[in-house]
Amino acid sequence: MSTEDNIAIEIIGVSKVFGEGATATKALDSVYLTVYDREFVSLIGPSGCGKTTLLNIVAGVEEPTQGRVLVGSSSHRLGHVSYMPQKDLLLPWRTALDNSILGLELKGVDKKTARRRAQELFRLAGLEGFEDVLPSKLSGGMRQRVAFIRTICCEGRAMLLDEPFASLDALTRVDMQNWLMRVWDEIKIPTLLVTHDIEEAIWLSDRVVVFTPRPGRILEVLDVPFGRPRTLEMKLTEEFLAIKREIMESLGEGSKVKAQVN
Ligand SMILES: Nc1ncnc2c1ncn2[C@@H]1O[C@H](COP(=O)(O)OP(=O)(O)OP(=O)(O)O)[C@@H](O)[C@H]1O
Repeated sequence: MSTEDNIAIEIIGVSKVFGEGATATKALDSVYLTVYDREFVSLIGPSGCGKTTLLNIVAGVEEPTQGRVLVGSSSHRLGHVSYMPQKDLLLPWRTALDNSILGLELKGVDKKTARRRAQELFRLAGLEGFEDVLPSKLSGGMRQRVAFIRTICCEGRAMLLDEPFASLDALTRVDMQNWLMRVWDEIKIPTLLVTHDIEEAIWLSDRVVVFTPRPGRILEVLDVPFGRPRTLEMKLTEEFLAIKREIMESLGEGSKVKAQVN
């Protein structure tokens, strides 16, 4: 991955300070990261180190205090990136299918075309037959899948996922990771995933980016040497466990950095 034309997201020296003076909070400090086409990258780091802030900046919802972000070589990000925030935010009065087409509708796509497009993804998501069901009648995993369909329906240049499985129980979570893996292998849209789950980060990603405590800086970027499709057995290999150990050690180092600063 060395040619410039396959860069999907370029984060160039991004810093972010919220507020001013004595009450200012520095959330991010000089972050540089490039995500390439067909690449899945996870961001992992202590709570409050600025991961969501970074996704908001990449999505164009927030502006950096310093630095800039390019998506497909353009600084216009809002509407060009598909973003799945932490909460699924499904509208309770809309059916699953109509929730999934919200982004398309906002883009001006007519309802019939939008529904047809989303329906194909319902099949891929194993949600066929649940199109007309209201969110309150869906399980947590199903709701996440609907939210995920809404995200990929937007057809952004890249996809941002903020802890999409955080609210799920451990078993559903593994099911959903499996599911995301299979769907992603079909679409291969460049993706940035925020997670607190080290195994999830390694198993889904081509690279894992480890952050320091706030203000978030990149501590380490690890390449995951496994090809795709991936299997659950990979999680038990020495190679996998070695990466896991390295990330755990990095996060421990991060805490030490924090202790020195405080
Ligand atoms: N709009 C805002 N105004 C003021 N401070 C903010 C704002 N948004 C975030 N912060 C602060 O910036 C820091 C980084 O927050 P952020 O939510 O990006 O961290 P995070 O790494 O995503 O945390 P978590 O892992 O707990 O979700 C935190 O100290 C947070 O309180």
